[in-house]
This record gives sequence, structure tokens and C-alpha cells, in this order.
Amino acid sequence: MIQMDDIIKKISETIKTTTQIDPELFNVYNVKRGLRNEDHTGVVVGLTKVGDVVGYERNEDGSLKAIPGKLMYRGISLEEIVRGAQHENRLGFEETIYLILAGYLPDKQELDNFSTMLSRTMDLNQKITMHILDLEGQDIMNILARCVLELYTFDEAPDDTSEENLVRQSLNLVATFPTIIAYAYNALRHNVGKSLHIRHPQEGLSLAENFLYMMKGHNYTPLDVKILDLALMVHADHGGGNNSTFTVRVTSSAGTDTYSSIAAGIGSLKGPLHGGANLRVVDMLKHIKKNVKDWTDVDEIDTYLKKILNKEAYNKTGLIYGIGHAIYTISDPRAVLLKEMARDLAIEKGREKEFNFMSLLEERAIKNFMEFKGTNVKKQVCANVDFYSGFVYDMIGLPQEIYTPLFAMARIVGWCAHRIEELNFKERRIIRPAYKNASDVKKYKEIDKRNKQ
Ligand SMILES: CC(=O)SCCNC(=O)CCNC(=O)[C@H](O)C(C)(C)COP(=O)(O)OP(=O)(O)OC[C@H]1O[C@@H](n2cnc3c(N)ncnc32)[C@H](O)[C@@H]1OP(=O)(O)O
Ligand SMILES: O=C([O-])CC(=O)C(=O)O
Repeated sequence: MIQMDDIIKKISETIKTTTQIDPELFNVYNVKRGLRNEDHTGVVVGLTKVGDVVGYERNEDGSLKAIPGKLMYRGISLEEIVRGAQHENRLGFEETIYLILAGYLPDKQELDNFSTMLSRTMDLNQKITMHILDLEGQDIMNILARCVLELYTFDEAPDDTSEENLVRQSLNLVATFPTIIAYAYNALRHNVGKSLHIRHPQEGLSLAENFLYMMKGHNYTPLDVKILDLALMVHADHGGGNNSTFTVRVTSSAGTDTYSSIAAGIGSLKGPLHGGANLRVVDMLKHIKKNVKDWTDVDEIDTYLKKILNKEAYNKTGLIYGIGHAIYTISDPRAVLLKEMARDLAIEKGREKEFNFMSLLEERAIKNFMEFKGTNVKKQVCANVDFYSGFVYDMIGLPQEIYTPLFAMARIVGWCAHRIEELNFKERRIIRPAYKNASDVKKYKEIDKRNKQ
């Protein structure tokens, strides 16, 4: 009897050749691999007023000048937004959500009303709650995507793309992501024999605090809330070109519903080269800690990093996770803020040795990467947002299963703002680039005249 395994083996063998395309053809046809120019800068494919990501300037001769990274939400620097909230000793995620969605900073009254509305909207109805608890699986990003798709059936106007309906759907998603993620995590714990706690979000608490409450009951501190709030602020948007937001924009441009589009964005963010890198960093660090005996020995660290780059160690992809970025060169401003948080927390929690090790690893990874690439390197690399986030989450007692979902819990804001922009832009057109055919033209053969492959 023909077995599926035999067919899988055969097709897997043929795709070794059918998927290969001569790299030279990219030059011949001027195809931008990964939508990236020769110097690795992104091909400009759209205009946005939501967020801006700056990692380099152009010299007069057109070459790249590396600069410290800048991130703007609606034209305002993320660093200023963070420092503003810190200076006034208040939380900032709700203000960031308002800024990104509405396009301007709210006044005190607007912010109070908005925060109250969000905390009221966080609660899920019984049917949806039971549904989340019923979703099987180990991966919360996968559960989140499935849950978002299911929300379509609970929405009375899921396909309505009017401005008001898009805003209604966006606010609901922003407010309920923390609840869905916390409940999905609690269901996961329950599956491995722990008690099931399904706590209703509390009116009047911030999104960050409500999330900690739903995850851990009253077992969190004001500092934990502050740190989570800041982490959410820095992950909220990253312009239109990052893989998940672009996915949301591409699917939105076809006119599909909010739930389909956001589920696609979640799928993209889960990838280990994108938001899923925060989990890979934690895993890679565990591995390095096991294999490097002296965490202060630069030679030992360098030897191990070289092995990773040579595809001889860790997961043999040749990648050092948490390092490198499509746009940033000298620094990712979010990694700078997260590192600052990590340092302060490490001192408070007695984990300075680990922090110092990570900091040294960051420095050595950049140095080893540049040496490894030698003259082939087109641009400088730096630690990205995913390098320190897991360490920060661990210090406030959050489990690994929710590290990438936490990214989604913040980025839902940017996704919604970009979707609204994509759908309301008057000159809007379906996003439909071209693929140049690289296959030979062949004649169709009748079935009894075909050769056995
Ligand atoms: C939220 C976020 O999405 S932040 C990014 C999270 N991802 C990671 O941390 C994974 C590790 N980093 C990477 O894989 C990459 O740096 C990416 C995916 C973030 C960006 O990739 P690119 O835009 O292709 O980066 P860039 O153009 O600077 O790459 C130059 C070369 O260096 C390689 N490179 C880049 N980063 C790394 C790294 N961390 N380790 C090893 N090699 C790397 C690239 O593969 C590329 O090689 P190639 O020229 O042989 O194709
Ligand atoms: O911009 C990118 O390519 C990835 C990124 O850092 C993000 O989405 O936050």
C-alpha cells in the first residue's frame, strides 16, 4: 500500500531542486530580495503617519551614515513619551494607545475617560471565556490567533469597515488581548495540574496592572506594574514595514475583516526572526550559560559565539538572536530603554551577575558578528528590542509562555492604527507586487507519456 510517508519523502526530494533559484537572477532582473535594497535598506512601499523608525542617515554620496536609532509615535519620540510618564510618575501605556490610535496626545480628561473605558472593556463575556478555556494547545500565540478568528462570530458587524466600526473593533481588541492571553495561560497551567484562576479584570486598574492581576492575583508590586507598562509602551508600534504590521496592511488592503487581518499579524509576529525572537533569546541564553563556564571570560564567550555564527552550536541556524535589525544600526532605542530597566531591576532583585553577563554578551556578539562578516557587512548591528525583554519579564515573575504574546498585547495597537490608515487612505489600492517567473516554459504531457521521476 502507498504510504503518505513515501509521498512526503519523494516530494521533499523534488523540492530540493524546484525551490532553488539562481541568486544571480535577482541581479539580472533587479529583484529586491526581502524587499531590501543593495545596501540592506528597505524598499519604500508605502506612506504612513503612525510611526517612524530611523536607523541611519544618507551621506552626500548616497552611502549610509549609522546613527543612534530613533522611534516616533505620531511624530513624537518614544523616549520623550516614556520620560514624560516617568517624570510625572504615572503609567503611560493608555496614553500611548490613545496617541497611536487617535493621532494626538490626550488631555487629562480625555485620558481619564479613555483609561476607564478600556478597563471596563477588558472583561469578556462568559461564552467567550468558556471558549478560550476550551481551546486546546500549548502555544499561546497560536491560541490567541484562533481566539481572534473566533471573535468574528461574536461580532454583530464583523465585515463593516466604516471608521466607527474599525475604531470599535480596535478598542475591543486592545482591551481584551490582555484578558485572552491571561486566561489562555491560566488554562495552560490548569492542563498541567495547577489550579485554575479566572479573575475578572478590575475597573479602574490600568491595562498593565489588570494583566498582572489576572495572571497572578495580588502577587505583584507597583514596580512590576511600572515595568510592564513601560515594556508595553516600547512595543506598541514600529512603522508600517515590520513583518507583522506589513502583513496586517497587506491583508487589510484586500478589504478583509479585522479578525482575519489581525490573526495574520499574530502569525507573523510569532516567527523567530520577528517577535518570537524574544523567546529564542531566552533559550539561547540558557544554552550559552550552560556552555560558557566563566561568565566574565571574554575569550570563552567569543569562542562560543563564533561557534553559533559558524552554525556549529545552539540551533545551528548561524543566528545570534536579539542581535541585528532591518533598520537600526548603532542602537535600537527600545533595547536601550529595556536595558536600563533590566539594570535597575537586576540591582533590586540581586541578579546583577546575570545582567552583567548579558551586557557583555551583547558587546561580544556585536564584535564577533562584525568580524565574522568582515568586508561583507553592509551595516552595523546592535541589540534589538528582543534582547533584554525576556530577562525583564522573568524578573517581574512572568512565564516564558507569554513573552511573545506580551509583544502582541502591545503591538495590537500599531496593527489597528495601520489597518485604519490603510483602509481610510483615499488613494488606497490593493497591495499586489510582482514575482518574475524564473521557471522554464514546458509542454503539457499526457499522463501515459510522462517519465517516472
Ligand atoms: C521585533 C523584531 O522583529 S526585532 C528582530 C528580532 N530577530 C532576531 O533577533 C533574530 C536575529 N536577527 C536576525 O535574524 C536579523 O538581524 C533580522 C531578521 C532581524 C534582520 O535581518 P536583515 O534585515 O536581513 O538584516 P541585515 O540586512 O542587517 O543582515 C545582514 C546579514 O547579516 C546576517 N545577520 C543579521 N543578523 C544576524 C544575527 N543576529 N546573527 C547572525 N547573522 C545575522 C543576515 O542573515 C544577513 O546575512 P546575508 O547577508 O548572508 O543574507
Ligand atoms: O521593524 C522590524 O523589522 C521589526 C521590529 O523591530 C518590530 O516590529 O518591532
